[in-house]
Amino acid sequence: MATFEVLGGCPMKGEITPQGAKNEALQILCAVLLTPEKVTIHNIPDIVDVMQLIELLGKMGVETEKVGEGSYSFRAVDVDVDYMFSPEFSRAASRLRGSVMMLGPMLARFGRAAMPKPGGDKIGRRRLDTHIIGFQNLGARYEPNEDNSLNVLAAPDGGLQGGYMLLDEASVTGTANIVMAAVMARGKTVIYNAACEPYLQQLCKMLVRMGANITGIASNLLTIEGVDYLGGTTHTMLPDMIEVGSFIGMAAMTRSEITIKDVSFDNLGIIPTQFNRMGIHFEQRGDDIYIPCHDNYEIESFLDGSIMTIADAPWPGLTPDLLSVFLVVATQAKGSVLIHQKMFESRLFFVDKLIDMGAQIILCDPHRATVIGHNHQVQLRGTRMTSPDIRAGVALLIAAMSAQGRSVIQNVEQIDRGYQNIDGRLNALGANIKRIE
Ligand SMILES: CC(=O)N[C@H]1[C@@H](OP(=O)(O)OP(=O)(O)OC[C@H]2O[C@@H](n3ccc(=O)[nH]c3=O)[C@H](O)[C@@H]2O)O[C@H](CO)[C@@H](O)[C@@H]1O
Ligand SMILES: C=C(OP(=O)(O)O)C(=O)O
Repeated sequence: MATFEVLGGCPMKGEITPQGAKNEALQILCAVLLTPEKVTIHNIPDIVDVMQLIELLGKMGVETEKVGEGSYSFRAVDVDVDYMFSPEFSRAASRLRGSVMMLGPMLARFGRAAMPKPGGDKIGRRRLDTHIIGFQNLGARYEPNEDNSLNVLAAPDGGLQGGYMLLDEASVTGTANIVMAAVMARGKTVIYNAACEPYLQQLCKMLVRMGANITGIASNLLTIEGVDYLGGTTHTMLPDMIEVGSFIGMAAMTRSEITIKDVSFDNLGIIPTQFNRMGIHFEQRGDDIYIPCHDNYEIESFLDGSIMTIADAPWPGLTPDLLSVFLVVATQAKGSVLIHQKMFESRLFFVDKLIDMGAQIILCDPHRATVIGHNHQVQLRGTRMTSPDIRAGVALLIAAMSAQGRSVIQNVEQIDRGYQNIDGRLNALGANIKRIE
């Protein structure tokens, strides 16, 4: 088990560049299965989940070649469809969530596909209904195996057929999966209540460059006219907005002065405003964000004077992946906030550790926590903890970096799933994080 030893109280100074976006990479990599032609992708983050997906593509017969730092070329000429039905595939695919998005392209191009229950963060129920019902709306047959351990899908004779669908929820991976299935279906597909985060916009734009016909990109109403064939392309991943948000929170809480380079500000949506409402202010300098040292920051109240709520919502609402960061940052703010994690029911339990460290938090129920900030009057105390998921892991790292004394964070494999060389990059700015096992 990998472990970090963190010495708190070391403010950072300097510049940091966000990695390519994890959740975009997972969609884009699955899309290479849609064409036998070469697809070259730049700004691929070197993180565990993404590398596992590239390895999985290789095992399926996709030729993969590293062509530069963070750049790979792919050619899906001889794809071994049967491999998807093997126990070896199941073992590898169930290690990450993103593998689920192989279903759509495989169904579109080869007419059949299989997937075990995907992995990813254990943060509550993560059902696949939206994906499967979407495929069924395109005429696919859904045949789970006897013990329900494998989701098997088959296209009808003549291939998938476009249709209208209103998604039961704006699932991110579900929308990506259905879009990738529909681009080569016969006729027109209309997807209403589609997720529309920048990652999905990036996927759709890439598919259009490959020859797909998609309108409504960036909205929740996508219209797709099926085409017979998609060709190769080149694509560059956006910077990871969750990393950008994590660095903003980290800087404020540790009283650091940092510049986050090339953030693609226009694609950050409501994230900057939400930090502003926490009393964290920064300057946009071109496409960089400069965060001055914050002696303190005060959470705004709502206009009627009531306590602010920070809640997640489908894009363009606030991503759930940053709520753990907002929560930990609030522990040293002036004022109080209610953190409401609406989407996932097991993502707030890490607050026990923050309470052990001296934070004032009331876990109201699995979805809601009230945080009463210390306004830096009381420092958190270093402690020993375990990272339960990627984002809680980073929240604990932020807590440890701001705390008095030494902390130990175990299971940092969870953090490594989503953050590239996080210890090395933060140490370069003055943090004190040692990887000890
Ligand atoms: C690999 C990847 O891209 N993972 C992201 C993706 O996961 P993923 O695509 O798995 O998440 P979904 O968008 O399907 O749903 C997430 C959860 O939110 C609930 N839900 C979803 C939509 C909705 O309108 N209402 C609602 O309550 C779902 O029931 C589910 O419990 O999107 C999540 C939501 O942004 C992020 O946390 C994950 O980091
Ligand atoms: C929940 C996340 O990832 P995944 O969907 O891959 O588990 C995340 O990135 O915060």
